Amino acid sequence: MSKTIKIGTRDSELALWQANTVSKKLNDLGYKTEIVPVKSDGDIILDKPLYELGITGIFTKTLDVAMISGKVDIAVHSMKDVPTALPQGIVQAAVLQRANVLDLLVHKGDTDFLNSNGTIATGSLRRKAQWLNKYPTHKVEDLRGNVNTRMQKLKDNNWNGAIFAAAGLERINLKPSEFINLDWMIPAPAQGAMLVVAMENDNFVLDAVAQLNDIESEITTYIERQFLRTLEGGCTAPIGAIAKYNEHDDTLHFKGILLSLDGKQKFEIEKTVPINEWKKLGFYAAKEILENGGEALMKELKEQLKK
Ligand SMILES: NCc1[nH]cc(CCC(=O)O)c1CC(=O)O
Repeated sequence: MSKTIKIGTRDSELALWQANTVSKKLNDLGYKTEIVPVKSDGDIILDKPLYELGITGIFTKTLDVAMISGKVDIAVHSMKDVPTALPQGIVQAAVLQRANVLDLLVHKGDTDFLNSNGTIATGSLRRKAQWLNKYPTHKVEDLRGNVNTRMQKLKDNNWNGAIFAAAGLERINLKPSEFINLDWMIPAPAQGAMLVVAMENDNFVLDAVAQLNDIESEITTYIERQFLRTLEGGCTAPIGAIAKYNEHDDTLHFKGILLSLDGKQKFEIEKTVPINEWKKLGFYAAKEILENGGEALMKELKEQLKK
């Protein structure tokens, strides 16, 4: 127990909250820790929509490098920001118990626009496509930056609202009184989950961190990321997925969605299976979409998003 576990994190308030949470849990188990904040390119380049940066993993790459070069022992991420393929040598060490998975719309007190014309803001292709699918007459403006920056930009602009992950706002006490739970919107794969990654040969650290793993969160995020991985092949597309375990009948309920950028085309899938079928659920759900028109849409999306 002598080694101090160095915890790499982005330096946003949310990322630091998440790293501190992992740090405290490790301290409670008797491990010594040290937080090492690292700036990531995703935080520095604020003027371009995320998808124009053309790669997934822009938030996690800097921390991967810090870990491979030995500056940190583990990294704490919002799991939805982590590409489905981890770099060589880096492994998933723990998925912490998942928080609120939903997206929510923060508004300014007046929700009449939901029944007419409105403008909302989001930088996420997934949120934009689902919003336009439901509200085809609305406008969607681009909104980038960390949670605090985005909340400030909402105040500074005359948009009717902006979409956030509930988990992010709740963690840093930024959830305002004026919001609507978007329970119809399918969240990002692994939304609301925190992931700890480590080096695959670092047994001391892997044993320590494994004690933070929540098996139900590990399984549901595995299913959602398998769905994403089977559909995407490396590009950022409007894809949502949510798996839920039902303890009453020992089943898994899965919903997945793939849309065109303008939200006009939508492929949805919903499945309930016994728990012992978890391993391939995401794969089969994605295959079903691909075989029923999703493959052509994915090809189109790859062309549109290629930069
Ligand atoms: N893309 C940024 C990001 N990455 C993780 C969270 C919040 C925590 C989570 O969703 O797990 C957020 C903020 C948001 O989407 O509003």
